[in-house]
Formats: sequence, C-alpha cells, structure tokens
Amino acid sequence: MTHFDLAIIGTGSGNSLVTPDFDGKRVAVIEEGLFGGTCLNVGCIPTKMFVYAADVADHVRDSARYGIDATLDGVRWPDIRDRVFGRIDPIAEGGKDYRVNGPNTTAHLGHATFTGPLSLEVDVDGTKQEVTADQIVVAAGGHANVPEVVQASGVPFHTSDTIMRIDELPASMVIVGGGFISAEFAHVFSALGVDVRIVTRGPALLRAEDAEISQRFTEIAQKQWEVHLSATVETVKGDDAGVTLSLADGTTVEGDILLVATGRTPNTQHLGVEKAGIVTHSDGRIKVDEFGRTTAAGVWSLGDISSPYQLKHVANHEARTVAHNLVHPDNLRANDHRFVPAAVFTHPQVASVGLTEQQARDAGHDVTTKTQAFGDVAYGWAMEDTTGVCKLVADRTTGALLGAHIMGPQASTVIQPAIQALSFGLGVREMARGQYWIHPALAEVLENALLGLDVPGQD
Ligand SMILES: Cc1cc2nc3c(=O)[nH]c(=O)nc-3n(C[C@H](O)[C@H](O)[C@H](O)COP(=O)(O)OP(=O)(O)OC[C@H]3O[C@@H](n4cnc5c(N)ncnc54)[C@H](O)[C@@H]3O)c2cc1C
Ligand SMILES: NC(=O)c1ccc[n+]([C@@H]2O[C@H](COP(=O)([O-])OP(=O)(O)OC[C@H]3O[C@@H](n4cnc5c(N)ncnc54)[C@H](O)[C@@H]3O)[C@@H](O)[C@H]2O)c1
Repeated sequence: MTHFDLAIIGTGSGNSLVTPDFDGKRVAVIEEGLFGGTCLNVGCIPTKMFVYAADVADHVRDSARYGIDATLDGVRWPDIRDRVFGRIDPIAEGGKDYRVNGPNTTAHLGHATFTGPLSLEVDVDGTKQEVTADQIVVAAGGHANVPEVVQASGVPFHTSDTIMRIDELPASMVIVGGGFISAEFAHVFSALGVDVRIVTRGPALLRAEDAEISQRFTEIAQKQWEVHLSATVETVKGDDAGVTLSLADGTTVEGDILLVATGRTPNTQHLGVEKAGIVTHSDGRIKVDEFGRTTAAGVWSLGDISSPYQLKHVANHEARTVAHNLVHPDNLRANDHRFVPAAVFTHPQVASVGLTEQQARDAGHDVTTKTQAFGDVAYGWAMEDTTGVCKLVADRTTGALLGAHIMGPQASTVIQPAIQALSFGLGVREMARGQYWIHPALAEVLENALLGLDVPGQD
C-alpha cells in the first residue's frame, strides 16, 4: 500500500493538476492508455492537423475562382498522417517520461478502480498496486459509443481512436452519426478524395446548433456528401473488404470502411465509483458541485467524465478550478459554465456561444435576431463566399446579446468577440459602437450583424 497527498486518474486535463503547489508533496498519476489523454492523442489536436491539410486541398481545388489555375496532383496520406503523429507521439512520450522519471510524481500505468473511500487499486499488466491518497481527482474522460447493431455484427469498424492512423485512404467511407466527429471527419476525408456517406438518426446534421444553422449546414452537407437523415441502421454486414448497412427504409449504404461517431460516454463503468460513495447521473457522468467536488469527501472530478460539456477548453477550465480548490479548501472557486462556446472544424466551419433562438424564446426573452451573410462584407466578397452567415440572437427590450451562431470561414475565430461580450456583459450597442472593428476584416460580418439587430439605441 502506498499513500499519496494526491492521486489523479487520467492524464488529459488531469495532468495539469500537478502545479507548483505540490512541489515536495507526493502525487500519484494514473493512466491506463495514451499519455496526455484524448485531446492530444486522438482528439482536438490531431483532428485539426488533418483539417488543416484538408482545407489546403480544398483551396487548391477552388483556386480557379480567383483566377489561379492549379490542380490537385495527389494526396500523400502516409505523409499527411505521419506529419500529425510524428509531432504528437513524441509529446505524449515526453509527457509520460516526465511523470515516470520527473520530480514528486509516481506514474502508475494501468487501470484504476476504487476499492473504498480514497483508496484505489491499479492494475498494471496484471500486478495490483494499492494506492491511497488524502485527495483523489477523477479526470478519466469518456469513450466512443458504438451502437449495438454495429457491435453485434462483428463487422470491422473504426472510431475516432483509430481512423486517423489507417494505412491507406479508402475509396469510400460510411460514417454513422451526424454530430461533431462525423462532420469533421467527413470534411477531412472527402477533401482528401474519399467518397463520404453519412448515416444519422436525426432529421438534420449538427442538431445541437441553432436550428437555422443546422438546417443551412445540412443543405450544404448534402451537396458535398451522400447524407442519409432520420435513418435507423437495421443490419451491418461486411468484412475487411467493405461494409453494407441496411436502413429501416430499405436503403442500403455501402463503403470500403465504417467509421462510428455516435457520441461519447463517460468512463465510469469500470471505475468502482459505488465503492467510493461517488454518485453518478443517469448518463454515467459523475455528479459534482460547482467547485468540482463529488459526493465522496476528498474526491474531485473534472472534464468529460463529469462535465455537461465534452470540450477541451471546458476540461481545462475545470482543471484550473480544481487545481486551486485542492490547496485552498477555505477559499473555493466555482466553475463558470455560463457561456461555453464550441466550434466544429468542418466545411464550412460552425461556431456558437450562448442561447439559440429557440432557447431564447423558451426562456421568455423578447427575441430579435439578425442573420448577416459573409458575402455582404468586403472580406466575404474577397473570398467569394456564398454560404457563410452570422446569426445573432438578442433581447429587443434590454439590448442584451443572448447568442451568436456562425457558419463560414474562420467561424471559430470570428466568434471570439461575441464570447467576450457575453462573458463580460457587453450589450449589443456597446459592442457594436463602443469599439473599432478593423476594416475590411472578416469580423465585420459580426459588426454588421450587431448593427442590424432591432435593439434600443441603434440609430
Ligand atoms: C475526435 C475528437 C475531436 C475532438 N475535438 C475537439 C476540439 O476540437 N475542441 C474541443 O474543445 N474538444 C474536442 N474534443 C473533446 C476533447 O478531446 C475532450 O473534451 C477532452 O479531451 C476531455 O479531457 P479529459 O481530461 O476530461 O479526458 P481525457 O483527455 O479523455 O483523459 C482521460 C484519461 O483517463 C484515462 N483513463 C480512463 N479511465 C481510467 C482508469 N480507470 N484508470 C486509469 N486511467 C484511466 C484515459 O486513458 C485518458 O487518457 C474532441 C474529442 C474527440 C474524440
Ligand atoms: N470541435 C470540437 O469541439 C469537437 C470535435 C469532436 C468531438 N467533440 C466532442 O466530442 C463529443 C462526441 O462527438 P460525437 O460526434 O461522437 O457526438 P455528438 O453527440 O456530437 O453526435 C452524435 C451523433 O450521432 C447520432 N447517433 C447517435 N446514435 C446513433 C445511431 N445509433 N445511429 C445513427 N446515428 C446515431 C446522433 O443523432 C448525433 O448526430 C461531441 O459532443 C463534442 O462534445 C468536440
């Protein structure tokens, strides 16, 4: 039995909890998989490196619109893949080495299970290591859901964990799911020349977005990819040479490989949470209060395993909160989940923050909206953009900005002033008139949308 001041399960955002406050103290870092967690190894970072390559391929294809004649001569998948992992894998290895050999941490490279309050057993290649600690942080993330119909079929399939490391590009790919991961990989693989077929059970793609954005995105997606909406997969057949999905409406969808992107589930299933007195929500997430405390004394949780948001910037925020609270028990900080933004790095990009129009109506606001086209502003003309829009939702009576929903080039960056305005309580008028907007930058689409809102003081 080894006792620690702090034990951390999971090295994603959990890895950042080893702050200078723990210098000279004993910290156990427990990791069963890739060191550095999802974002670094199989999530945000590699996907966006692939997205960048995909964007470059699209730019080459589109260049004639600007009077530049260029042809896409080829796509070297192994080089694209190896650029990504040649960069990432050494970072993960270095991070592991630092925890194994660095100061004041002991790395336990295996699966942790609670055996009781503040006590764990870590299975390292069949050897059981007992770990107890004054405080434990559960930052064990989540994993990809795989629908029963796929699992039971025995047909080979990929998830986001494996698809980025395939040996060669297939001619075609079936993606089950219509959310973030589906939209991002559909863009990546189609831009690199793969024929993409999406099968999703919802009536539109990106359904968590404002309905107008989801609808507009779905229409664009249907021009880029084969999209099967409101689909129920009844059977999955195939082997390494190809897959065939039969849908309830009689349609069959074929492809060389299958990618499953149907949501992610918190990793509480094999964690023994009940033995530690840790209560979970019905969806498997660990229950935490605003300070990150679980229902078990001395046990904290953060990130995908407990958060209502499966996003890296939220996991990082919660890690900063917990890092502070671990060493300041009399001065606890609360997580701030008021205005959590998100972006989908697909084609075109989609970004959002705050209330959708429907949520604002449901909350009883006197709702006014403005949808401004990227093509209405000078930089949008420069780009020859025809589909980008910036939709703002505001309260007509108070002039408060309630939400921003952007689809178009660099939406993930263009939205940032709206995130700032919501976070710091800037109203529409203050935001539009109280600062300069650089001309003729793309952000003018946000400025013009603000100016177009029907709120007090716009004249
Ligand atoms: C394909 C993909 C793309 C994404 N892109 C973005 C993006 O662009 N932007 C964004 O904000 N978010 C993105 N996300 C979400 C983001 O990656 C996650 O929200 C974030 O990484 C969660 O961090 P975490 O620290 O909570 O968990 P993780 O990073 O998942 O870390 C948990 C760690 O715990 C380990 N573990 C689990 N159980 C145990 C156990 N019992 N014992 C020992 N170790 C255990 C796991 O091996 C893992 O390494 C993406 C996710 C995916 C899958
Ligand atoms: N850019 C980013 O920030 C980013 C990128 C990737 C992932 N993520 C995070 O990871 C999470 C998981 O991503 P995701 O795309 O797997 O989940 P998601 O919740 O975004 O989408 C899941 C999709 O699968 C569909 N679906 C579910 N079960 C199905 C079934 N049996 N048959 C057909 N369709 C089915 C749903 O209707 C939905 O369209 C996201 O919610 C997000 O929080 C973030």
